[in-house]
Amino acid sequence: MTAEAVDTSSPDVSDPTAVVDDCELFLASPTATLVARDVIAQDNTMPLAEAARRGTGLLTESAWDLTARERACGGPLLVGAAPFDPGAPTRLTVARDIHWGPPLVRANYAAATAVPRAVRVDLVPWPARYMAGVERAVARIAGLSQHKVVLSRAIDVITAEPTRVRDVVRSLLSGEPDAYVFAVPVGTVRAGARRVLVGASPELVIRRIGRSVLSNPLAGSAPRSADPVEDRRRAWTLQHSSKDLLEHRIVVDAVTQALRPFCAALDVPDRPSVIRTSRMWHLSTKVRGVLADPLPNALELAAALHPTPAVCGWPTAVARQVIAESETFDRQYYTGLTGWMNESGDGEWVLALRCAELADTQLRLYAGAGVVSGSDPASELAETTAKFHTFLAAIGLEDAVATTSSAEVVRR
Ligand SMILES: C=C(O[C@H]1C=CC=C(C(=O)O)[C@@H]1O)C(=O)O
Repeated sequence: MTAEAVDTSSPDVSDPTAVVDDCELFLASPTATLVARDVIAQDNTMPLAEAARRGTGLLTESAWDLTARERACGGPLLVGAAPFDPGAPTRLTVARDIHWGPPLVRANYAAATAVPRAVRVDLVPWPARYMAGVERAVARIAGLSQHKVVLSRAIDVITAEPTRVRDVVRSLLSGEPDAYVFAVPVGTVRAGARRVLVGASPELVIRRIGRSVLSNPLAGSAPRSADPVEDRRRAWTLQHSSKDLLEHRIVVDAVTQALRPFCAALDVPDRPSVIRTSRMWHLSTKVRGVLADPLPNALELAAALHPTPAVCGWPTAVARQVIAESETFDRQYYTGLTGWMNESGDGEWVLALRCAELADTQLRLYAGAGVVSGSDPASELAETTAKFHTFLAAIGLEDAVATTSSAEVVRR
């Protein structure tokens, strides 16, 4: 038998960001770059737990259709997005044309200059109403030291011309050296235009490679300052803030509890470290584990963890109820998961944070903050404002939107 000669080089993708507008997943992580294109199969009906059970089966069924070259390049790959609500359908795609590359040199990318002009900006809800929601949540959990609720808000932007996903992705890459920069289609609007979730997430929910798992919960945050002395002071204060350490501990405990049944060994540092994005300081813990048999796949692990208290709260049922009562919009894919899984069950799923949904001339940006007993509504509002700035900067609207004012919101 003669072995088939296989060209194992990835398909020609010299700049992966060039194909972002028509791919099924773009994910630039600190360790690799992934572009997945060319749909073989799609399913938009299964909640996350069912998708996790059937995910590897979907891949195996699709594998027959692939050429040797496609297989050698990493296909087939399951990619997609799961919404915040784990009971709502997950959007899964099996893609055949896979490009894996090294981490992108982000200094090679520049902030987009030709960004479409905003013709309308709306804050959802008005800041005063957001703060009232925080106040009610604080009253609800007053004195309950293990309770937490993440409350979010949105900004709707209408632009004069459609926003190109690749421009936003390049801007995010240039501004966020360490983030998971992602773009994933989540549906279509009239005339077939794609709805795409685009963002620069700092948070890894799960990476499974063989028996090794890593989860990197973040919780407890402070906005960065342009003054380096003040910036360091804020990082120090965050690391010593009992409110933020509690908020963080709640998330780490929940992640540990969810992973423990799957692991033969689990390493959980006693104290968080502090990490930075361009706009925020975050408390961060890297939870590492070695999986026991039978090996769960990456989506099964993601389903066991989602939604963590980093995006929902604790206890989960109470937090979900407060979110449903307080938030004035449906989060859809914001605070959900996006990522990939291969036939062996390896994969990587990140939280959809610091993101927006783009559809033609419409954008909806999202940001949230963790509320615990004793949280101050004005500080939580300021935290969400700082988080919005990651994306506002990427679309050139940082100076144009007064995110905390309930007066005129577009400064022309
Ligand atoms: C909900 C968001 O952030 C979460 C992730 C990191 C830190 C958070 C915090 O400190 O509140 C949030 O839990 C968001 O960015 O919209």
